[in-house]
Amino acid sequence: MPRDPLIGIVGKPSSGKSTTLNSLTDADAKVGAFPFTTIEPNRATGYLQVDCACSRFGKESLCKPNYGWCKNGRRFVPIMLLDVAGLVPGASQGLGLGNQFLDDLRQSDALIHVVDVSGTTDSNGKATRGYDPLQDIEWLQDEIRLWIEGNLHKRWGSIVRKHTATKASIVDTIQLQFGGYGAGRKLIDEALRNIKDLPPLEKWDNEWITRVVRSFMQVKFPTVLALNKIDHPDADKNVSKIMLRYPETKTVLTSAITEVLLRKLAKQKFIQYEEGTEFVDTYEDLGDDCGLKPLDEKLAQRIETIRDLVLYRFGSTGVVQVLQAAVGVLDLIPVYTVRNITTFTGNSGTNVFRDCVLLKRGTPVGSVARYIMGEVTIAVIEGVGGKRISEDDLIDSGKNDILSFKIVAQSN
Ligand SMILES: Nc1nc2c(ncn2[C@@H]2O[C@H](COP(=O)(O)OP(=O)(O)OP(=O)(O)O)[C@@H](O)[C@H]2O)c(=O)[nH]1
Repeated sequence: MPRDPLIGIVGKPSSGKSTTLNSLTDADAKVGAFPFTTIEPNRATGYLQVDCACSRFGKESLCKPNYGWCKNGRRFVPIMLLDVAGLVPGASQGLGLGNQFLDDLRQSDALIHVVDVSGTTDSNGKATRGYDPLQDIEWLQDEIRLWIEGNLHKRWGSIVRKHTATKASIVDTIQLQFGGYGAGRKLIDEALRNIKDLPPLEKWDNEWITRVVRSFMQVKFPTVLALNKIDHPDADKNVSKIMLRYPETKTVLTSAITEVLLRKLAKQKFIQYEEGTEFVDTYEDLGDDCGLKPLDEKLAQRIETIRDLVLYRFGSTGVVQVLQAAVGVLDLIPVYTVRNITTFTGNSGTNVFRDCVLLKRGTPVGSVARYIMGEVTIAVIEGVGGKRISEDDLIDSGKNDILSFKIVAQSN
């Protein structure tokens, strides 16, 4: 049974990891508790914004999720985030917090790498000017790779001997080695298939091992770059450099500090702010009955600067989008399970689409049932319009993503 997705936030000290995490997890008072089994100090619930199924049927006013919330058809789905602290150059050799970060890392399904593009902090997070953040992307990937490679090299002789003696397949042998990183057979098979002309395992030299590890990292730790501190004047040139160097990597421009400030001002009723957008309104914009407090001159100037430097230039602070991008690289989509496929309600009451889970596009509908309910015998699966759906049908956005399961009752 797959577990709930977990997004790891990585980056050097002072790149803005905590600020990014805070800006994503500062939940609304309406939010219900989320049933994650273990809540650890470095984990927090973020909220992914999606278009809710209720908006497809004009049922926005009846939508009341069990977890997260829905506002005018825009749903905020809880998702677990993990602050992976302690990644510094040399961490795989024990520097900084040493290998502690690696345990966090292995639990992550995708990574958000927060990169300080202002160039005002060096690779260890110390204040400087004109630092080239391209280096951070390189050393961070290298640290992860060296950690995995180091573990392989330690045992390589016996790995090859056993592989040859048991005539095992490469996938089986590598799965035995990479299983500890939380990688299943399918994922390892994909990583190996992505490598051209892969020779038999006993012929792998250091270069081939590096290639295998790189390919494994791409599927096990798909990464989104959060190019943070875009509000800084030196950010522009660094952003262009990174985008040119990594055209294939998903990048999102962020100003986490601006998001934290806007959410705080909204809570204090100084502004109206729609998270993830460029729209900020003040008392001066909306007039007497808006319920906002008037701004003093200093605060008004601050909002103007935020609009000019971040919101109007980049369209948003980017943090909402960075979470969407991380979920996007995992190809997760929201799937809604309902009791009543005609009204979309749960057991009782009139509220619709109470339950929503994030699952990989292309998951068979039968696996969705088992993911939610455990090992059960399914009598019937229905989709929109009461249409019968087979266990082998696959979920996709807008297709087989609203489901009702009828279970065979257990005897005794
Ligand atoms: N200008 C600017 N500063 C930011 C931004 N995000 C974070 N900062 C500042 O950068 C500094 C470091 O931010 P943190 O969020 O503590 O960084 P961190 O990566 O969690 O650092 P460690 O806890 O040391 O690992 C703080 O002074 C933040 O206020 C941003 O978007 N723009």
